[in-house]
Amino acid sequence: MYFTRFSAILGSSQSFTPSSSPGPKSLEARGMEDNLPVNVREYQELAEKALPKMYYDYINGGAEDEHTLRENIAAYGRILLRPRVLIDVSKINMSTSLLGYDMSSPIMVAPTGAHKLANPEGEVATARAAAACNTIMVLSFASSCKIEEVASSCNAIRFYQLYVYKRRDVSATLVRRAESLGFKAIVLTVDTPVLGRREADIRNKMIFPQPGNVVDLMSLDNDLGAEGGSKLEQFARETLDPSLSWKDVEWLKSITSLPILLKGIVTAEDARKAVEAGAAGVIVSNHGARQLDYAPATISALEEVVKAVAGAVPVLVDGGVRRGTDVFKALALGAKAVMVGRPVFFGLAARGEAGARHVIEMLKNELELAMALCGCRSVAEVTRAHVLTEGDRIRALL
Ligand SMILES: Cc1cc2nc3c(=O)[nH]c(=O)nc-3n(C[C@H](O)[C@H](O)[C@H](O)COP(=O)(O)O)c2cc1C
Ligand SMILES: CCCCC(=O)C(=O)O
Repeated sequence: MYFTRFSAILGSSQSFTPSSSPGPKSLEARGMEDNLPVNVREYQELAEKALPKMYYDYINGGAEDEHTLRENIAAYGRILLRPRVLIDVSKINMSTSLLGYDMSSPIMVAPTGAHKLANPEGEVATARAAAACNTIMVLSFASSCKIEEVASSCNAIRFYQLYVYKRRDVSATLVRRAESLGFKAIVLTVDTPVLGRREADIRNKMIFPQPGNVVDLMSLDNDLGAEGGSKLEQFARETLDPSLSWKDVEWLKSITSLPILLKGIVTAEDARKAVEAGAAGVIVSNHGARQLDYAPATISALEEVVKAVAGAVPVLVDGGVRRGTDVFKALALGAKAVMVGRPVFFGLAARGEAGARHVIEMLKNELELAMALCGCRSVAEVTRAHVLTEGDRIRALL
């Protein structure tokens, strides 16, 4: 259905050129093929046209007044770049590594649930896109596809995102399955003891398909939605364990030998606790502004967390990354890598695997350009001195 709508938008001749075919690929990589989107915003526009409103609103929306949703993006706009010139930038190396795993750039795929809402291939398509870009995908606990399907879809480094359910056995089973299927780390989401209030989903009476992995492991109330409102909210109320606390990090460590990253930290206090608790990494995230409205924009919280962690473990950030310059700013403020959520989802909705891949490639190309124009030849050369934050400007006035 989505493809039909999409061809109506692009014209039937605009099918994706597989990467194996020579000529057109390089044009596409530079976004110069006729009618292909040239930036994330254009992918978002195509996704909005391609998707039923209920699904687009679910993906795009945030919590309550959507203040944090706007801020996640706006705060990047308030950070300026301080380019250095007359540096030989004929060779740019964007590669980096996380927990010992190499990536072609510091741009990873954030865990987002229910990819079949965007494309019938679901997370299998996203995983292939991430693999083609040599980057790490974090597979959502709420994925449409089963974890085994994604694991066998392509050879890639993958992390597994975990929600802790009231039914601990369900969460534990999936952690063990992830471990045996070769996932390299567990990303424990800590900002969702209960679901945020997403008013578009309430208004649309959002129908949330039961995640592929959960269907066989537990029986859920088939009548979800009978009271009206968001079925996702009812699903979350039925499943998520709101008693989740720091001691459960110990529990998780007792059932897996995989490194554990904590996703959803925005304060120095919690960052320090995460390190004390033995986290292998901290992800500065406000869940794409879908949980607590008026939480800080993640790029504004990043430096506080980086300072608190003091190099003990890598710090990642997600939320609002829409440009290569955003990635550059995050690196300058101390992130090891960024994760992108909605942009990849929009690419998937607009053009399936090819779209998800193109979104990651565009962001990579934009990062490469930002690095060249700032005089940075490697990610290690991107420093705090390359950005000017609001805080810097205020301090300069004092
Ligand atoms: C549609 C959607 C579904 C999401 N599902 C999950 C999820 O299952 N688990 C999770 O930890 N985070 C989830 N997130 C949050 C993302 O991992 C990430 O924090 C966020 O999307 C980053 O912001 P961005 O979309 O502006 O890049 C979801 C976000 C979106 C937009
Ligand atoms: C139980 C929540 C599943 C998906 C999710 O995390 C989101 O929509 O933000």
